[in-house]
Amino acid sequence: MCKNILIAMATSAPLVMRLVGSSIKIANRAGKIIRDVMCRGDLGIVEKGKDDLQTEADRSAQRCIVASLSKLFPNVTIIGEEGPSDLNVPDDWLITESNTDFLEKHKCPDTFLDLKESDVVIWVDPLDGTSEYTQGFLERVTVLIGIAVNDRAVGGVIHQPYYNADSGDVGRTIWGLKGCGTGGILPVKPPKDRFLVTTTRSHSNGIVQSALDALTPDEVLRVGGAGYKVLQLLEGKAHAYVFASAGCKKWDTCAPEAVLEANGGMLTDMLGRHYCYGKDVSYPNSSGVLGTVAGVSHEDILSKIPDTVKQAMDKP
Ligand SMILES: Nc1ncnc2c1ncn2[C@@H]1O[C@H](COP(=O)(O)O)[C@@H](O)[C@H]1OP(=O)(O)O
Ligand SMILES: [Mg+2]
Ligand SMILES: [Mg+2]
Ligand SMILES: [Mg+2]
Repeated sequence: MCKNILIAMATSAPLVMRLVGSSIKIANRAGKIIRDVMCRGDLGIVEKGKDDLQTEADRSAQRCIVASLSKLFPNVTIIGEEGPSDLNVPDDWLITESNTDFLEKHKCPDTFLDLKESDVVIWVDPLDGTSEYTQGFLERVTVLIGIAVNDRAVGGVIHQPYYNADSGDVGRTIWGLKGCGTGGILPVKPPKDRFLVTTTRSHSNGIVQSALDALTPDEVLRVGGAGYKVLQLLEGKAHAYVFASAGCKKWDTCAPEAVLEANGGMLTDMLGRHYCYGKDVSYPNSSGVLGTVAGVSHEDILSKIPDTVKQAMDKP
């Protein structure tokens, strides 16, 4: 398609399509920033709390994402994990283009045709899996940009900056939009003869373990990162993501929830309730995370979670 038509499409497409198309490009740029910080070698680690680190990569990737999104969409509410950022960024961190392949090949779902910027909240996790990043589990690091409308997670991107790290074509970006589908990945169904669960590597406790035990899985995968665990579901490596604890926050689950649900799965708290993602909600996902891939019954898994575990979850 000729360049002028592509530029026109990038500026005139419906808002939700421009949000997803721009987020794909911006997350890619943030991923490059994350790799560059690692290459330079000085991670600039700050301890925000117990088991809770921040690095220069988290800070810089957030500045790139928030500066780019707020310039393109000035009336959208943007909430980033690392708090208010200095938006005065180098020119090459300001991404103005959109992913034209996405805009060209996909039609805006009717439900979003009248969407206004003021209806949208974007939840940004500039680097999900910070502890894996500092410990060298780089494949598990993701950049998460989640788009919420009317309190619900409806779209988003999960960018994996170290996917295929040994190839010349490092990184991949998975997008999802409710009513439109997913892209950037060819989802694989999990095996029929085994039941596989993915959960936290570094934030476990007795309650987390009793939820896992009650499901009697054939195997438990313990890996860091909310984005990475949802990718494992889409790759057929696990049937369910089970984390019966507080710890994750809205920016950890908004994009993963939207991507998983755009693909026919479901992501809720441990009581089966969807989290709300409006601009005034509290950040913690205090009643845990339960994600299931398309074809796996969310209800069945919920029914096996003991009442003691459900009672231990805080109110959302
Ligand atoms: N107790 C916690 N403190 C801080 N962040 C947490 C905590 N539990 C979970 N998270 C966030 O949720 C993600 C998924 O959790 P887990 O790896 O335990 O499954 C983590 O990578 C981290 O995101 P982030 O790395 O962006 O700070
Ligand atoms: Mg963090
Ligand atoms: Mg996170
Ligand atoms: Mg983070």
